[in-house]
Amino acid sequence: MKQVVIATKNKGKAKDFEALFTPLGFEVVTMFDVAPNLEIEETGTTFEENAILKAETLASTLGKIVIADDSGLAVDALGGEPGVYSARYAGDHDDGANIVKVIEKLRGVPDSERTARFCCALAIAGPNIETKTVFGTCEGVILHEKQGTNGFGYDPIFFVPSLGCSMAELTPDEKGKISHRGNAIRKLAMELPNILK
Ligand SMILES: O=c1[nH]c(=O)c2ncn([C@@H]3O[C@H](COP(=O)(O)OP(=O)(O)OP(=O)(O)O)[C@@H](O)[C@H]3O)c2[nH]1
Ligand SMILES: [Mg+2]
Repeated sequence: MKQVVIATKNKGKAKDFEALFTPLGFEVVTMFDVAPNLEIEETGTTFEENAILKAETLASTLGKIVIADDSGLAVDALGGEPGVYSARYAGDHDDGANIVKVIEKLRGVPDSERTARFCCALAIAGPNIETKTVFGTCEGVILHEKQGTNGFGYDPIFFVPSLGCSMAELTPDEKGKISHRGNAIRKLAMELPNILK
């Protein structure tokens, strides 16, 4: 099976990518497999900048084509927070604490003003190609408490109005059909067979 290298150490993202890439005929390989000790500091101020940083760093380390994902939650009533700081909003990769912080900050905000979106920038970089980025989003509403146990990050408090359930109540396949990550990959999919040989 052809392989696609993703510059991530997030197991939840890796699961999302497996659901998205397996039907396209690719096996997903992550930093846990190819560069477990490499730390890439996310110093960018936009999703695109961080995605490019991660993709280009791992691509030059491996000498291979790599895809990176920088993503997060933007809540309208919080002026777009947590945004690029989603993973480290209340504690470094502490999904439980991050969720509590968002719920606390939105205490008293009515449902009609709890709109939010997940954002995902994907960057593809490597030898002999020009780095390219695509962007995907998914619209939702922030719940008052957790609902569902699938997914990762903020999925349990992200209600998807079109499906009438939270992101954490979807299987990885169902999430991929509507998610920011799925929407971004669909923008790259046409070109992937030519790039990832
Ligand atoms: O509920 C969620 N469902 C999602 O589908 C999703 N996608 C992103 N996020 C949040 O945004 C951070 C990304 O930050 P991020 O792009 O820096 O990734 P990360 O640090 O977790 O891993 P890496 O890929 O950088 O190794 C994550 O940790 C999560 O908090 C999500 N939350
Ligand atoms: Mg990160």
